Amino acid sequence: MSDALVCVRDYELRARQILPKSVFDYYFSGADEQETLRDNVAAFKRWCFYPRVLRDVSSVDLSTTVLGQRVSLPICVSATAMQRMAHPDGETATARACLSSGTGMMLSSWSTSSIEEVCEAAPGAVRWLQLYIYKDRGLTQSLVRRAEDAGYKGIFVTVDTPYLGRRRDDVRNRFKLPSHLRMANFESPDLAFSKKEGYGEDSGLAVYVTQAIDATVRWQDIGWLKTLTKLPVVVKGVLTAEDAKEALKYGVDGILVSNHGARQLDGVPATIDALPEVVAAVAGQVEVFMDGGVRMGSDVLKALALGAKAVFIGRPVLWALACQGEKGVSDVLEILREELHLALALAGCRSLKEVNRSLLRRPELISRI
Ligand SMILES: Cc1cc2nc3c(=O)[nH]c(=O)nc-3n(C[C@H](O)[C@H](O)[C@H](O)COP(=O)(O)O)c2cc1C
Ligand SMILES: CCCCCCC(=O)C(=O)O
Repeated sequence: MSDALVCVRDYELRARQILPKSVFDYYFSGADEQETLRDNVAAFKRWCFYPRVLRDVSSVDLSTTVLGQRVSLPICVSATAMQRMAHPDGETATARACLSSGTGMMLSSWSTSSIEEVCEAAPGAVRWLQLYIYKDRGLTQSLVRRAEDAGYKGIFVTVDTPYLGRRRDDVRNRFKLPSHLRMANFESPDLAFSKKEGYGEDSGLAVYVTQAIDATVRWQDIGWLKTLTKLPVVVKGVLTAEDAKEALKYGVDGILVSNHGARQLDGVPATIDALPEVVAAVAGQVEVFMDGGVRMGSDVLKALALGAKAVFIGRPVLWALACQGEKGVSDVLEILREELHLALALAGCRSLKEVNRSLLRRPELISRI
């Protein structure tokens, strides 16, 4: 059998063979029983296409804009921490691949390449910074300033992580950042394993998050963040119409429907299922994006049909980096581009403007009507 890498799943299987077990487990894991982890992928299959035919699809345009920036396809890269565990070039390889594919990259503030290194590696690329609100507001503000100075085009503030979700394999593996790597945007924190209050042990990451991240954060703090910068601010981690409406009240420029790759509260809906109610609540006032479980071009088409302006991918980039560094990430983006192009043509759409809700139905819901 050929060992060619032809789809995202091939990269995942290869990455599992290549990466040290504790690193693969950290990247792969969801929280607790991983119910939502499975559902993020499975939920896409519950939506069926109802394609149109005979529409001259000899030419298909995949380009769009994200927060005012032109991208050649509606698939951008989400923030994933510590990419140098997957490949020595880490986030700089991802940035170069995004630049050559004409798409945007969200850099985790817990990256192993700094805000400035990523800028130097791919000048001119569309980059956004993912931000947490730290107990230390001076630190939070300095990250925003550094992103502005380095030409980043927006801030994605993660709102689903007052504490880190419990990923059991990280506890079992006593996971920690390998000693030759550092959190490049900060003085390296001590990520040692710690004894938990009350029972057992906790991953060094979870302990660090508890120490550093401000669990008192409220919607007013998004208002504060908006006063710090003229860059667009997107809230990352909204799953309900109620929170989408709060976000609008505080003047956000976009909403990323996300459950953090199912790594925070287990038992929340798959993001593709949460997307329609957020899109309805937002009613076109700001751009809505989604991430979680996107593994194929047809998944992207489903998300766009349900109202996402673009999707973001997390783990597929880590698998690609592990397999082939920058080339791997470029190839995965090209595979997804080709799959999306074909899906659009087979659905009878010549551009993203022609994609709408009428393309999709839920057969099990229809049969009950
Ligand atoms: C290994 C890993 C690290 C992540 N690190 C961050 C992070 O630093 N900040 C953040 O906001 N989200 C983080 N996320 C969540 C992603 O930004 C994204 O929401 C998620 O991976 C999308 O799901 P997918 O992996 O199924 O594509 C991480 C996810 C993974 C898998
Ligand atoms: C000390 C850094 C904690 C990294 C956690 C990154 C993250 O969000 C994740 O899901 O993992």
